[in-house]
Amino acid sequence: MSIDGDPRDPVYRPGPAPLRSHLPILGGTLEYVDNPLATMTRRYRDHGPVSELSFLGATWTALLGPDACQIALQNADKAFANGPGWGYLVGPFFDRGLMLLDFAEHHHYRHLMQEAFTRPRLEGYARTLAPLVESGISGWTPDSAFEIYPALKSHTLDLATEVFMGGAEYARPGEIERVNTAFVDCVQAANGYIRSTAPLPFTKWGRATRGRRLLEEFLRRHLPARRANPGEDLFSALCQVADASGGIDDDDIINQMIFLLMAAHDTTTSTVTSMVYELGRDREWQERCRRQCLELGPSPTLAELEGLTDLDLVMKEALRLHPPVPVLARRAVKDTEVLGVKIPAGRLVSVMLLMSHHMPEYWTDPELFDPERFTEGRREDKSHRYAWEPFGGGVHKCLGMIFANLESKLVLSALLRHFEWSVPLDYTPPMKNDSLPFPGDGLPVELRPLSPVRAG
Ligand code: HEM
Repeated sequence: MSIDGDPRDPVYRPGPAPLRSHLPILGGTLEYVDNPLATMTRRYRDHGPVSELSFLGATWTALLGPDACQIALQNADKAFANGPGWGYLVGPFFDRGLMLLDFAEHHHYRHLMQEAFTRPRLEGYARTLAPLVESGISGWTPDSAFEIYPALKSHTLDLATEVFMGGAEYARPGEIERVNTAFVDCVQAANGYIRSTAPLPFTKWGRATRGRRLLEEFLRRHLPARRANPGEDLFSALCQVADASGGIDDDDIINQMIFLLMAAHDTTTSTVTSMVYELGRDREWQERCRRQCLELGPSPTLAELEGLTDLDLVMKEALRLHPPVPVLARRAVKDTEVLGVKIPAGRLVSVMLLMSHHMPEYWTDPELFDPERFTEGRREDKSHRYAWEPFGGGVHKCLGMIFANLESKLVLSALLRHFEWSVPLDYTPPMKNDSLPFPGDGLPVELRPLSPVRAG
């Protein structure tokens, strides 16, 4: 593609496209919330890989397709920053979280925080999680319309209390419930339409401001205990890493903890929900994954989870079809250009990776659930370096990728060992896209116990 654009190219047009929205404040937002993939595909068809849009009260430059996304994610000339990009969406609630730091400061913190995700630590997290997943999931009551999404969301929040915070032994009565609500409020605020520095209590922004304060207070009170009696949890790991390096103070341990909770929770819930949905439609793949899982005991180790090759293919395919983070935020910190289109300093930029996952240029029959496309013989994800980017790319690539992998597989393997499930083939969940995508109807599945003979 030439810098000036090739007029014969049916897709690419040089220069910023005109704003499409008729309603300058909410137009692009409503269109996106209604159907993100259709909106992106239409935009790409009409305006090419780089165009302007109006979203959540601001003008953004949208980047579509792996070529455009790659330029922002690789960020070779350091023109794009995360803090002022994500900061616009998630506001002060995830202040100083690793994803919102940039350049030298980000490099420094990332280096330190990697220590909390080493293999021995991940093995410890698997040890903590396995029995909790087993006892949580095996207690579910089968139902012909079991709403799997809220059940998974509440289960992963319980898991987070243990594996992130090291349990709630010092919590006051009812406090964990309040902490959970506070945390959910912070996540929900990411797309609150009404923003204010003096937040009104009844807005998402207002609830999240209160939530953030409560989370800080809770973590600060628990910090000395985690430091004095470290366990195999992330909070203890961060305290140890911080103390050993001297490079993170207590305020920043708390900032990183709040961010990690946010980064991990909805994304993992969404991944597991998509896997359940796709396996509920494709019973052959469900059976294939179950066969591997039944060979494991109730507390699989990290290595055993990594050996679940069929579940691995399913997870990759679910993340392709339904990436939990469909769009990443950036802001240009200097005048720059992407594929020949100028982007002024200060402009918000949305890296719309969802569309890359559905482009027929890179995937055979992209709307089909076909986990085999990730097998060695096919490796369609290699069709372009940025064709499959559910965990992002470049220096901000997800730090919790292996953690997410182990938790998702633990939950799925427990489900497969205890239950069978199905969803009608003609059922598509009504997705809510005003924060990270989730099924508005809770995704009802027909959940049946696995016969005791099979469950062993
Ligand atoms: C399947 C689940 C997950 C998905 C799809 C996911 C996706 C992502 C994406 C797309 C980014 C890059 C954001 C950007 O470039 O702006 C990211 C960053 C990050 N994620 Fe995840 N994530 C998941 C689970 C987790 C978990 C479980 C944790 C922690 C335990 C975690 C921790 C992080 C951190 C710390 C960053 C920031 C990295 C940096 O800026 O250097 N994520 N994640």
